[in-house]
Amino acid sequence: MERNKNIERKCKRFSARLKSSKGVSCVEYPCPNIVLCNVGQATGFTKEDVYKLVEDLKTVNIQKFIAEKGESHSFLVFEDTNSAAEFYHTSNGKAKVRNGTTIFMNYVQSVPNDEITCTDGIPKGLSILPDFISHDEEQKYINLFDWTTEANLKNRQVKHYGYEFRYGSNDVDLNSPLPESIPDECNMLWERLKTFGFDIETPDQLTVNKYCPGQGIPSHVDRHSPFSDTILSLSLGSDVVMDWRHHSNKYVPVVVPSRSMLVMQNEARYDWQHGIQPRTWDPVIDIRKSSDGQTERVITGDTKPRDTRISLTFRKTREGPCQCQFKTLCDRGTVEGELSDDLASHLEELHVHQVYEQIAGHFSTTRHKRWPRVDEFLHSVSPGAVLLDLGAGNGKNILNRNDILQIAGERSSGLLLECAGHTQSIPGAQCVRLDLLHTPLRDECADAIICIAVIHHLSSAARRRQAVSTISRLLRPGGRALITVWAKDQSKSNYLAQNKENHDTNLVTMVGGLNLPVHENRTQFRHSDLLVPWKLRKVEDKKPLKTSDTFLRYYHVFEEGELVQLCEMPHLEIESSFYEEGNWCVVCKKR
Ligand SMILES: O=C(O)CCC(=O)C(=O)O
Ligand SMILES: [Fe+2]
Repeated sequence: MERNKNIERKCKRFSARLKSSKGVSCVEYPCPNIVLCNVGQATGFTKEDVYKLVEDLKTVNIQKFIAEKGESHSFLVFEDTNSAAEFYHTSNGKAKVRNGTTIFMNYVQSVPNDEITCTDGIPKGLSILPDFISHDEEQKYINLFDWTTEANLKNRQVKHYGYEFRYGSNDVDLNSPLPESIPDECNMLWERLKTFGFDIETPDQLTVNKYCPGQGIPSHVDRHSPFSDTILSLSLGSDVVMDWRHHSNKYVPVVVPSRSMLVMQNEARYDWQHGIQPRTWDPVIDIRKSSDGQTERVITGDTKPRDTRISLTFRKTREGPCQCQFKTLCDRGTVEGELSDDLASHLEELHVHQVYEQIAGHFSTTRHKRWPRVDEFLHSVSPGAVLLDLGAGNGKNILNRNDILQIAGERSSGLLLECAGHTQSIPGAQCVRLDLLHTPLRDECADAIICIAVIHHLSSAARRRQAVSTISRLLRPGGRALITVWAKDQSKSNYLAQNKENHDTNLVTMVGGLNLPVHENRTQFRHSDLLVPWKLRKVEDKKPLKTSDTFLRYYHVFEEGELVQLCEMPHLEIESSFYEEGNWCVVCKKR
């Protein structure tokens, strides 16, 4: 009796907490819906755990389990009140989950709607031909490839035939065909496609992807210029949900069944991105008709486990430029003029922030020395001053001085960790996570600021100007700043390798149709906006590099005088400008 009272008290407390912090209304009378108050997605509680709980309750039928992201409560919908009541009486305050937690529950009036309705139509030019091959044929194709080697991409294993697909530039080198062309066993596929009305150019490049459950492929468009109009994907081993996204924000999740042939042409080929989320399961997708007769895809709360999936992506390499009508994702021409803020921040997210997160550890091992003029500036800061290092990286510019307050601000969490390690023994040094364009710091809080090798990662003049204006805002009147950026002219630096030619030729296409050249490291810059490769070497590992270890960082390299011009602002007085080690530098003072 005492025990039941305790349970009741606990449930009441949970009920009040759920009401006040989550708006969930528990009720005192039995109904088909139950909230599990203390287990949910955030506590690692899964659908399998639910089924374990009700395994022995023969008359209990669950309709749905709903666990919202990040929540430590979850919901159960039973077929009827009797089922719910039986579960409640046998399990409330008694049943335990894997980690020993006792579950407490309450009835609830309603549960959150966990269905998502997608009203956008399937991309034009996308065809999925189910049962394109038989089970026997599927097995033969699976056996055609030897998968004894280990995964060679971060998220999956790949093999190439005809031409190697180069992941750095997302293209092929037509001058270096592979010794193995597409296996002859695939020829019957083109014949069979004819019977479905697809008379296509015979593919000459094949990428075989093997995805274990939990693996996927990031959203992308297969580049226009290296490959022609039709791309095929034959699925083996497992169904999967492929997500299709259009730049107008349309989103369509599509089930791609095993043994199907997917044909991508027209809009689907050129104007949509496709990808597969790295998950061990896929949502069950219902296709329904809405009240006005439109087809809708409903992502239900139900899921289905994935098996290992192998896909054969067939492409035909292109001769001549892409002639498509779909400019946004086309890499045929370049975008001229200033980037929009959206596009610029998207570019920086992909080619600055995400890259630094991936390379932080290795990058930090290559950054120790302070440049002489930076050192000189830092030593000139008076005792008692507040010094901000904006974009501090691994903190190499934080001095071992205990007579000033040094604040290292860095956006990359990986670098911030390196920075925290480096500065922990320095009294008066603090690390904070911040974005140069969104600093939460008060106006005029700093006596001195350094911003070393940061502004060249901003991809529009407006954003670079905004960065300098932030520096001006943060300086107190009379305070000084040192700003440095990479110079386009590297002739007076140690950067250039002797006799190395520049081949900045591989254009990488970004979302929005922007083309950027990939720089050949250690050569003179020929472009102002470009992608600079970073070859990631894990410190402990001396294995040869793979193309997947190359990350591309965006840079805007500065012409002579460009930084001075950028710093010409009403409240800034330029004290000096100079060139050091391949960088343009400005020292300015707040008026
Ligand atoms: O696995 C698939 O079906 C798609 C693969 C893909 O999109 C690609 O390799 O470009
Ligand atoms: Fe693709």
